[in-house]
Amino acid sequence: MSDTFRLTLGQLNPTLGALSENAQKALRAWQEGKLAGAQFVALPEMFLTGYQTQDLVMRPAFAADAERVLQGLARDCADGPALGIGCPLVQGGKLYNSYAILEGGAVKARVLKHHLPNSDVFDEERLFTAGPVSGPYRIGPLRIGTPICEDAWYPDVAETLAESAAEILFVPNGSPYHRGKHDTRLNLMVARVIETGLPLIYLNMVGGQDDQMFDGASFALNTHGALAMQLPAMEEVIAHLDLTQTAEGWRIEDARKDPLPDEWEADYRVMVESLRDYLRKSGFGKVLLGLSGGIDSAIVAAIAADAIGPQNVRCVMLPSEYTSQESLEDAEAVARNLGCRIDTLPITGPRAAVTEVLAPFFNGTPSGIAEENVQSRLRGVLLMALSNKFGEMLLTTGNKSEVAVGYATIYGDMAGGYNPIKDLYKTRVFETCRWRNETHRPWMLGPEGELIPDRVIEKPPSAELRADQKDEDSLPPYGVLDAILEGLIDREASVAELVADGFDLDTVKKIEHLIFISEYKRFQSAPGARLTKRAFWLDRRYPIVNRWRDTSATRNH
Ligand SMILES: Nc1ncnc2c1ncn2[C@@H]1O[C@H](COP(=O)(O)OP(=O)(O)OC[C@H]2O[C@@H]([n+]3cccc(C(=O)O)c3)[C@H](O)[C@@H]2O)[C@@H](O)[C@H]1O
Ligand SMILES: Nc1ncnc2c1ncn2[C@@H]1O[C@H](COP(=O)(O)OP(=O)(O)OP(=O)(O)O)[C@@H](O)[C@H]1O
Ligand SMILES: NC(=O)CC[C@H](N)C(=O)O
Repeated sequence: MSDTFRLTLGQLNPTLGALSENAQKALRAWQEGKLAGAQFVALPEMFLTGYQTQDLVMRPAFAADAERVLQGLARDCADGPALGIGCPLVQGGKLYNSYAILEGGAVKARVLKHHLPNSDVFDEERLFTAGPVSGPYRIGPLRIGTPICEDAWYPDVAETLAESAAEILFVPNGSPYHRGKHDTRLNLMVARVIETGLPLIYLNMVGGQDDQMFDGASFALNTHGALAMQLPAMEEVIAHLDLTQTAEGWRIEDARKDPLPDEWEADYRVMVESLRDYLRKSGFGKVLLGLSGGIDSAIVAAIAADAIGPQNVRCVMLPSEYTSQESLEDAEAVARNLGCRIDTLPITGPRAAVTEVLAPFFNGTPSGIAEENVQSRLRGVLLMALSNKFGEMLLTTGNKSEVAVGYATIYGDMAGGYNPIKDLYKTRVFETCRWRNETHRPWMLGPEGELIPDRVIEKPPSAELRADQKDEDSLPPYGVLDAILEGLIDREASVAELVADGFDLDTVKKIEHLIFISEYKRFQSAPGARLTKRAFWLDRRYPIVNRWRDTSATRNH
């Protein structure tokens, strides 16, 4: 009779630092696996601590606490299936990223991560010691090899495990989303399957942590790369997988195959789930934002309504003498369509008071940016007063194009705790509004239908800080601006390359300059959902003081 093996996968959402809570969640998954007759219940990389821990994991007291909770968990799940869970390990004075196999009340095996990721958002060489390649471990009839996340991005660990008689590869991950990431993972894992001839199970974490979204979408591949299971993206799931021993080795029986979202849906959902988790994990149930009648605050309001429900989102219109009737109507319409409360707090009175106090100093000077920005800062003052009073976190609304060139007022419209669209270029904001108007999904807590009127999407963007102001007075049209930004930021292209692509030299140089001189603003800006491999935080770490400029298109040699 051939052997069979049931594996329960916990594609679950831990909270960083909530060690006991995460252990309890692991225990509930284990109980569910036990009831379903599993031999092994597995959780993702660093599930016990949450991920990414960054420097917190280097605190000796933190790693020791994680070990204490792990030992307690081992005792709690003594009687039943083995439990696999990612956690740190301190051994011989060194810190490892490890995967523990708990069985019979104790830690039965410990796999050490060998390849430490050290690019984009990862800094694991700073945090951990690279372990030697750990051998396979046996659970019941099955010898399992476990490359931990980055270990499976290279051939060597899987190859060594296959040579050490592993019969399947089980890969626990803490793999954060960026656009197109799932295809990258799938291609790499298919390569490991082809190279080793072993089936592979890829288990990813789910949930938001600061700017990163772990998007789940775990999957299983049989030999030759055939898909045996696909779990949904961005949802917590406990799934059971059955494996059968055949003459050709172990085979994963066909299991659920959930559809995955396209690029627009994935980005939108990341913005929604990141905000939802950021609020929940930091103890907020409500938000507020300044709703101007423009497109950026409209999409942020929609994301917030979808994340925590319209009844928990306060929209505030703060009109000045430059606010058009159209903006008042558009803000009203967006709030009404979403089902959110809208309050109106005119800033004309406070602005007159500030103007009067400054008059002895400003008299005789031309009116300009200083006067304009007072309006933006007064909005920040009033919104933060409401935030303090009612415990609503203030959302800030700058899109990636504005954040890139510093087109925002520091301590003004930049005030706020989280920015859902920080990594979304303005041209994508337009498309995302259209997409949301046409789409509704069960995970969206906001209503369906045309939430953002065409007029909001189509009018020329304006900060309305002076009469007849338009963004295009200061910046190139967003189509051109975003193409240049995508070159300079996302591709690290040189000025010469962009000019060779047909962009005007003076425009590219101006944008390059704006990016460099606004680094100080980004350093002081709120975090926001990461959608690309060049989001503004850990992906891109530039000096604040920087006098270098790219002369590749202007020098003679
Ligand atoms: N390197 C550096 N390190 C640290 N601080 C630095 C600095 N350089 C300037 N600063 C400081 O920053 C100040 C200049 O920055 P800031 O005060 O933001 O002013 P600024 O960047 O000059 O003006 C804000 C711009 O954002 C536009 N905008 C677009 C969209 C919306 C809104 C809105 O407000 O709703 C505004 C607005 O039209 C204007 O063009 C300087 O006065 C100085 O205090
Ligand atoms: N009249 C206003 N009432 C409420 N909030 C405002 C108002 N004007 C600006 N804000 C806030 O400041 C942010 C920056 O606004 P602004 O309109 O100046 O530029 P924007 O980038 O075009 O944004 P939007 O498309 O939302 O208008 C807005 O998204 C909004 O949160
Ligand atoms: N946690 C990890 O090792 C993740 C690294 C891997 N390159 C990923 O992003 O999926």
